[in-house]
Amino acid sequence: MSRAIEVFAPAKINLTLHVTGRRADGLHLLDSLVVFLDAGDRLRLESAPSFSLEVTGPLAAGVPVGEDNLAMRAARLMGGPAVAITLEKHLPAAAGIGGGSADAAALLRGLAALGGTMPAPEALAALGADLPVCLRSRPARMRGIGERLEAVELPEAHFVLVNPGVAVPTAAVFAALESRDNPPMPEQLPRWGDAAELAGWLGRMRNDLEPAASRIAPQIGEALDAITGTRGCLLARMSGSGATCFGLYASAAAAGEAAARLGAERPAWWITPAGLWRGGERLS
Ligand SMILES: C[C@](O)(CO)[C@H](O)COP(=O)(O)OP(=O)(O)OC[C@H]1O[C@@H](n2ccc(N)nc2=O)[C@H](O)[C@@H]1O
Ligand SMILES: Nc1ncnc2c1ncn2[C@@H]1O[C@H](COP(=O)(O)OP(=O)(O)OP(=O)(O)O)[C@@H](O)[C@H]1O
Repeated sequence: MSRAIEVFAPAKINLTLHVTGRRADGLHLLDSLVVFLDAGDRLRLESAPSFSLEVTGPLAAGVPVGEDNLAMRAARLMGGPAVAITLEKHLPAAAGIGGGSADAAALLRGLAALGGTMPAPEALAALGADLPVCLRSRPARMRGIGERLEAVELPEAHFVLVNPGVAVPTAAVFAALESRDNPPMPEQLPRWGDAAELAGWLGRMRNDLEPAASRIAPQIGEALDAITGTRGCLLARMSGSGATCFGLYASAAAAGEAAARLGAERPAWWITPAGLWRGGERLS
């Protein structure tokens, strides 16, 4: 019997991203508060004699269509059951919001639901530092190089994602860092009562990659200024290694209004409102 599953690959954003050191192998130690949004890519997996990949959707241009695609690499790593993969891209690539890692993680969740065996964590590391957190797709504090995860409770919060149309390679941003030994977040994270409290606390935290990424892509500064100027914006910050920036809002209405305003001002930018991703896949 042919089986099919649809899996969602939610966008990842780093509400904070502290770079706290560097390992002997050159990878950076992080302390990051990571959340997932209800904006994302969609994968359809359908039983087939062998693995294949088709990339569709509004942001498919430039995404690798062969063995280099992280979804395909994840499928090869897992080994089976074989499926025809249709990857519908809605998230920009090389944008600091998970992209490829989110797709790979969604592929693994889908194949597991179809009877596949999840590879060991050490094997998964080859798919990227963001893979473990994307596999959970739940709010988390992420430490080490991305492998140490703790669940975090978040209040209701709403976001606008803004990508000013420039791809920023992650490795180039890490390489351009001026300081690699910065303070972590406090050992004990607070319990935030609402979005305003969360934003107040986040304002005292950092994304340590933001200065380096902004030197590489000055459009990041423009995006942050534009977000900061929207009504109801509680915080504006870059996610991951950029160039996508996010605004934090207390309500879906405020985020929706800000996204509409920004879209009218900047028609060439990729802009979307989003809420927190609460999980749930669809089996068919
Ligand atoms: C910046 C973050 O997005 C924060 O969530 C991640 O740390 C990056 O995760 P990712 O995109 O899955 O990155 P990877 O594909 O593993 O790494 C890309 C490159 O970024 C650098 N890199 C990445 C993660 C890390 N902890 N230290 C690093 O120095 C390395 O040069 C690496 O070759
Ligand atoms: N499924 C995929 N979607 C997007 N890019 C992919 C995918 N598979 C491989 N890539 C390649 O990975 C590169 C990095 O893209 P990705 O969207 O993972 O961004 P990122 O900025 O590294 O994300 P983050 O740092 O937040 O994890 C792209 O330039 C692209 O060539």
